[in-house]
Amino acid sequence: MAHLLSSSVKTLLRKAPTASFGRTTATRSVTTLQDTLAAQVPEKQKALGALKKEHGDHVIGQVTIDQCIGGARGVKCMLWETSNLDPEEGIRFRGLTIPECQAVLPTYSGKQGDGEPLLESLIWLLLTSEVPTKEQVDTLTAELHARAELPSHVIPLLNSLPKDMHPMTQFAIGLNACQTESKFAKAYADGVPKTDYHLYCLEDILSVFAMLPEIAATIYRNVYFDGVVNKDTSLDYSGNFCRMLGYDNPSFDELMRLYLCIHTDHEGGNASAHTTHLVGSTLSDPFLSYSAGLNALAGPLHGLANQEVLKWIQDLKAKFDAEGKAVNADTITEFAWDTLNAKKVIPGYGHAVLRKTDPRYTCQREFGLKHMPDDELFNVVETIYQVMPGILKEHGKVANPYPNVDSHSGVLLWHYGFTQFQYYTVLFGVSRAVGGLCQLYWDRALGLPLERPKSVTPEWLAAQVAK
Ligand SMILES: CC(=O)SCCNC(=O)CCNC(=O)[C@H](O)C(C)(C)COP(=O)(O)OP(=O)(O)OC[C@H]1O[C@@H](n2cnc3c(N)ncnc32)[C@H](O)[C@@H]1OP(=O)(O)O
Ligand SMILES: O=C([O-])CC(=O)C(=O)O
Repeated sequence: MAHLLSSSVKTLLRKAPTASFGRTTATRSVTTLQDTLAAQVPEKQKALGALKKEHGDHVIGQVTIDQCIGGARGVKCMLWETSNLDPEEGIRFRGLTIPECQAVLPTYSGKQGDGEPLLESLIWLLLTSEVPTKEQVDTLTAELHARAELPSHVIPLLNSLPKDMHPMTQFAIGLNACQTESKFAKAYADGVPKTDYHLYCLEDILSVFAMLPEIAATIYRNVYFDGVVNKDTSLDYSGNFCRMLGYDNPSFDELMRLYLCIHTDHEGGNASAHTTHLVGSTLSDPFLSYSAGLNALAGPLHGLANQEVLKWIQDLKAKFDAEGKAVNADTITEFAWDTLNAKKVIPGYGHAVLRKTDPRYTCQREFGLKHMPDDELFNVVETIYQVMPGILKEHGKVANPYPNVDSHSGVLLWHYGFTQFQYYTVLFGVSRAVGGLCQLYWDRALGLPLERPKSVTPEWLAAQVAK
């Protein structure tokens, strides 16, 4: 049927970047992110416009009552181009799996495949769908460092917050307070034409990426330490962030690079990305949109689950230490059944879309096997992985008995002495900005409208069945 498509629509069928495409791009001359996007926007606007005009009435699905009541699982009704999630395979960022990203995206040393990808390279990939060169990534690192200064009222505001306020609450407040710098909000107030919105949106999203580490680090240093944040802008985004948090260990820098890359994006339907997209669709600026996304991430069924996993493991250890018993497959099984019988969830297990072990879990496990094979908590997580799928299958309710990303992230941080697990979701929040906001750029570039699905009443649903 492809011969029935117009040439504009056919451009959408072009394949996403592949690992080999990535290798060939390494010799490209330096082009800025802004120039790369400027060249892409007209072509993409034309292609999507043609798809809508020529095939807008093409049916792509139907909705059942189950889906309407059940959180819209599987309903295909959102455009998201930066990543796609397959239930069996897991995430692909612009068509690349995590191992492919690790193979082709620029690393800190600059040698391909030598270490974890730089977050800046993932920003470039998600925004442009191109695998950047190290030189391009370096220009982006410099640009982010240059944009990182917080407005003068933000640190005093963060310093004034109660130390026992949850770090995620502080994080959302801190980012909201930076909204005074929004160029998008100012441009809108000044009446710029809607065709230019994406230019100001790009300004804002780069500033949000740049400002988040200092907000996050200030919260960490305030709540748990002396409030002092030291920077090292000779490093990349993640390395500098580690110094701001107070960690100076090359192996921890690599963990942070991996952590920040894998948490960026998980297609559009997850609660934090969807919230960012929804709020952004009202033309709230990127600062406000992503603050809203952070509030969604702060829920225990979503990003906060990584804190809950560590708490679950600590409670497990405390119980069996007190009873003089070892933590092993038997005691973990007992504790898991106690949790399930108390009608609570096992944090870090299950997923709304995935039906296999999350590849983000797998790559963190591989990091652990390489860097901390004898670590006590790493081995507890290994044992949980051996027994939990069987327990959840026997329990019989869970659609996916396998671990998700949150099941592994905490113990890797813990290994390096980063034990303040109430804070962990803030790290997730630094990363998720990248997925949510790279897509928000394209939302504005493609002129996507206000999101406003139709709700229905229970009476209306019953009437459909009666018909
Ligand atoms: C970054 C992320 O957001 S990844 C997810 C992080 N969240 C967690 O790890 C929390 C634990 N997991 C869960 O609560 C769920 O698996 C979710 C929220 C992730 C997905 O929810 P759903 O798509 O509704 O899952 P599913 O269809 O399997 O749910 C069916 C039933 O199994 C239960 N269930 C699902 N996962 C679990 C679990 N890990 N432990 C116990 N019960 C579970 C659900 O609560 C539901 O029970 P109910 O029928 O009494 O309401
Ligand atoms: O996809 C989801 O619903 C949850 C998730 O794993 C994420 O947002 O990273």
